[in-house]
Amino acid sequence: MSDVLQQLGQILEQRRNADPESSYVAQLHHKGLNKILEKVGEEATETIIAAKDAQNSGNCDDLVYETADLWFHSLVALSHLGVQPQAVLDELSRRFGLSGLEEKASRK
Ligand SMILES: N=c1c2ncn([C@@H]3O[C@H](COP(=O)(O)OP(=O)(O)OP(=O)(O)O)[C@@H](O)[C@H]3O)c2ncn1[C@@H]1O[C@H](COP(=O)(O)O)[C@@H](O)[C@H]1O
Repeated sequence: MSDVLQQLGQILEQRRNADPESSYVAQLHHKGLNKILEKVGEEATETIIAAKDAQNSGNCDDLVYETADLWFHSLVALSHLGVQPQAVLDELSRRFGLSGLEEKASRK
């Protein structure tokens, strides 16, 4: 699973210097952090709506699709700030074995 995130992270890095005419990710980097964060917010809202719809309909297809959009735009935001997906995976790994309460106590 993390191979996918690592590969996508590499593509997003390459797109930082790509032509915005030919790449959606390069367009986002070119427009800047505020535009990227606007997309993260939009996709978070669409994910919430899809989750509520899935609860009612029992069909989770749209939820999976919107969550992929949310993860993707979150990764673009990280990349824009020079953070690799591995840093998030490392943080999740650090939390293995901690209870939720222990994790909360470990926060800065
Ligand atoms: N995983 C994705 C991915 N997921 C979603 N999207 C794009 O994210 C956008 C989702 O935004 P919306 O649903 O709001 O659709 P929209 O109306 O087109 O968006 P806006 O014009 O409002 O910004 C769509 O344009 C999708 O195509 C993605 N675009 C790219 N990737 C990956 O990034 C790689 C590099 O992409 P390019 O930079 O375009 O080559 C691709 O090969 C993929 O692996």
